[in-house]
Amino acid sequence: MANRGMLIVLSGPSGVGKGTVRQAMLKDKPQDFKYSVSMTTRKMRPGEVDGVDYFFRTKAEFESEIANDGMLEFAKYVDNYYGTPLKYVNDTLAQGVDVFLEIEVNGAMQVREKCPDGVFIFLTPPDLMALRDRIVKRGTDDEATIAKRLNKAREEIKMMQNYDYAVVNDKVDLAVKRIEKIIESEHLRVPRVIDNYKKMIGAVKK
Ligand SMILES: Nc1ncnc2c1ncn2[C@@H]1O[C@H](COP(=O)(O)OP(=O)(O)OP(=O)(O)O)[C@@H](O)[C@H]1O
Ligand SMILES: Nc1nc2c(ncn2[C@@H]2O[C@H](COP(=O)(O)O)[C@@H](O)[C@H]2O)c(=O)[nH]1
Repeated sequence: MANRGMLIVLSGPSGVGKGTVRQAMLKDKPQDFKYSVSMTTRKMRPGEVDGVDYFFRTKAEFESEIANDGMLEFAKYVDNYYGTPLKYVNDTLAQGVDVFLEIEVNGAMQVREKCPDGVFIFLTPPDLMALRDRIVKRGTDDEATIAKRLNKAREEIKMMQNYDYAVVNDKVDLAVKRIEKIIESEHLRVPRVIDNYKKMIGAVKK
């Protein structure tokens, strides 16, 4: 049986660069982990693809998934639901493959409760002006939404204390290297390694 994969959770304010960093990591080392595509009720942005960027669903469809225990976690963020489908995460971890979640802070805390052995990383902007600049330049949100997202960002940054690591995204390539180092070290943590040896020893005994 394969060793169980590791759950990696990346949070951080909207626009800090989570998606950009994750895509750069996958480009660098495509075999290292699988990205868990989230479900959302928000409108599709130009260029986004259903099933790749998100599973875009109606509110009723999303609520039915919740009622059927289909979500690992979910949260409301700026008037929409966002959540992680449970089955993909479970199946992928069981195959021994690491899974990468890119989710906001309330959802991350639900995952922390359910999967305390996950690795929780908070991506921070160099400062709030840089964050605003990135959201504006991305060009996906109107002024009102940008204001809501920046307000949320202040609350979210306070939640950093609940994470294992804080990584500043000043430059994408540097942030990528920092996160890759964290993941590499986490794989070497004794409790994780011991778990795998226990399985090996158990298998020999039989
Ligand atoms: N280190 C960086 N320096 C400058 N710009 C950056 C950096 N990282 C990302 N960006 C830019 O910031 C914008 C927001 O990035 P991205 O969409 O990856 O953020 P996000 O955290 O995934 O946002 P959301 O949570 O809203 O999905 C993009 O236009 C991206 O190119
Ligand atoms: N709790 C969850 N949060 C999620 C999930 N997928 C994305 N997100 C976060 O929502 C905000 C807004 O995203 P946007 O695509 O509308 O800009 C951002 O912080 C995402 O990280 C999820 O499955 N669960």
